[in-house]
Amino acid sequence: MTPHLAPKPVQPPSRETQSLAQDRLAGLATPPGALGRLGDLGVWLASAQGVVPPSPLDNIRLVIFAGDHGVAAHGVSAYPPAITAAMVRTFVAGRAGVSALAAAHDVHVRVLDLGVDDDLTDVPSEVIAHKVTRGSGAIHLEDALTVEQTTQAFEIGRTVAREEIAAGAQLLLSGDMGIGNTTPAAAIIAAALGLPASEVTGRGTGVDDAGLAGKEQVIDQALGRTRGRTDDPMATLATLGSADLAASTGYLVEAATAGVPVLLDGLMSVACALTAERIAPGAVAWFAAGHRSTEPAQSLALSKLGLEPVLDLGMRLGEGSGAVSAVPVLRSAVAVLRDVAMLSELMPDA
Ligand SMILES: O=C(O)c1ccc[n+]([C@@H]2O[C@H](COP(=O)([O-])O)[C@@H](O)[C@H]2O)c1
Ligand SMILES: Cc1cc2nc[nH]c2cc1C
Repeated sequence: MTPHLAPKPVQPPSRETQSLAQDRLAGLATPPGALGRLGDLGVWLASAQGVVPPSPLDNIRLVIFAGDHGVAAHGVSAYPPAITAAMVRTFVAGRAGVSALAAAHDVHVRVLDLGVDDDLTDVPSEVIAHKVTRGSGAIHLEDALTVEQTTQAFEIGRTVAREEIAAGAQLLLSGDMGIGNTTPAAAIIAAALGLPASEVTGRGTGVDDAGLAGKEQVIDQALGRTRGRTDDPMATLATLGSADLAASTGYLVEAATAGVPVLLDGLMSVACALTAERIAPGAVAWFAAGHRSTEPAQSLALSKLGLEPVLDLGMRLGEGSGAVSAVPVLRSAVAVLRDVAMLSELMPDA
């Protein structure tokens, strides 16, 4: 049995506001095109907000979806699965890589355990309140989740997006934490794009050549095991994904449906964006790509979605760190559209 969800098209951001924002950009006291992609990002934010010039981004919220993955016990990562729970505790303590970046750029961070293989009884109860499973299945041997677990995790993601929007989010970011998660994320992208394991497999946390070869084999085996069952995006999440990836996908679908712009992160975030676009065609119009990760599958999925990343810093941390790093660029895009004089003001008689 596969979980089916009829694709629900998403309304695009306001075309009228987009055109007004383009007119404002063209009229600024700058040579046409001189602001490059900063101008395009400002126009995108204005149309997503439905207002010209766009409002300052004072309430930016990141949700980190955490979970463990059965494949992590099969040599696909350079690190042991116990790191996942340890990093959840580190996010709670505000000491992770993304914590430092988020504090620097005033981004609110929420971490949620969807499937960490640890009871995590020592973290605040709201972090573990949405646990669906203790570890998702090893995808080369078994399905990651049952149909019910997949739907449950997806719906949790949607609810979490609604909560963040109710808290005033003007921009949502999605992050991930989970040793082994680059394997299911790459597999999901391979299945969606019809690509072989050899094209999507990357080094993740830094596996050596033997590790890379083994990881490619695991992905190839997972794709072979599920062939014919990945035409449906929810079935892809159940067979090749995980609870954290299903929740992250629901979060992105809900953000787009509610008309709130999203800044994507690395491989996991973009694999979920690709899946969200399959579930809710048009969702991608609400997404911008924060950065290019070193993972080949992330670039392949970004190309398919037609997204050009804001930053390309060789980052591969995950956690939402690439998205948070791009936040100052988005704030710059808002500032130029808001605060630069119009050329007509400088030369009223021209
Ligand atoms: O965001 C990315 O593109 C990215 C690339 C490589 C690694 N990561 C992070 O590293 C972990 C997964 O790597 P791995 O090798 O265990 O599959 C997971 O916690 C991710 O957040 C993240
Ligand atoms: C230390 C560490 C931190 C991480 N953050 C995201 N993935 C990670 C993997 C490791 C190993």
